[in-house]
Amino acid sequence: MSVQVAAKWVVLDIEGTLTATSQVHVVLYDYARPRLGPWIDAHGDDPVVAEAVAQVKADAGLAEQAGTAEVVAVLHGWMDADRKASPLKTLQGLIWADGYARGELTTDYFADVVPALRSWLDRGLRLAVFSSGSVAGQVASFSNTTSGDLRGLFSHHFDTVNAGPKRERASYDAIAAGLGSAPGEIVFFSDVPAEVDAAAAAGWRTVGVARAGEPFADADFGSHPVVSTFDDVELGVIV
Ligand SMILES: CSCCC(=O)C(=O)COP(=O)(O)O
Ligand SMILES: [Mg+2]
Repeated sequence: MSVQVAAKWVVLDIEGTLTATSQVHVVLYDYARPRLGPWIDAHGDDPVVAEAVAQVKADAGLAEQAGTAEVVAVLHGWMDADRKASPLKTLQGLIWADGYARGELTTDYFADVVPALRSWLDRGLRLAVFSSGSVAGQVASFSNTTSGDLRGLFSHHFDTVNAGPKRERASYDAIAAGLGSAPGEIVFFSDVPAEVDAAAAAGWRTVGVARAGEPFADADFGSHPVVSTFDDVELGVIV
């Protein structure tokens, strides 16, 4: 059944919405896992890395003088538990950006995604991303895809650092302010019910994405409209 919604802005989750969860949990996590320690040791003078490492130690209750191996053990544990902790996402994003720049990583989207995004843009909608993946990781992931360089499709990128946690209403308030848009003019697509709940609490329009074979395929989205593919979305433009 198709879902009809009108908006000015389309804000998109990545994992489970644009890409298969395996693209993140298998391809990207497996790429980052063995590179975290070497990256931390090679970039200890980078303030972004130093801040992320300090945050990991603080969050995990490690001593300030803890070594890289202890920090990496925490990071691996968070990855195993799929804990979307900001310092982990920061470090992963740096490693992935390097991997995409080297041509060692390529993003593969669900078949309906790129045609839908292009058609929404053609109709006058504007696109933004809100993902737990860091902005650096997001931008890099759009740079080298099976459909080419898609970075130009998106006007804004938001993550847990510049917006906040995805399950909190305040993050969606901050994004609406960043877009300079009324909340009712923004539609958010996500595979996670708690995320669309938070967006709706902020006054956004929402669409749950329950794709076959994905972890949230059978999730209860309550009163949110739900699609299993973007082919089932009819997006109108608010002028
Ligand atoms: C290249 S961005 C990687 C996405 C990521 O790390 C992640 O955790 C995805 O979470 P999302 O909020 O998009 O479901
Ligand atoms: Mg998701």
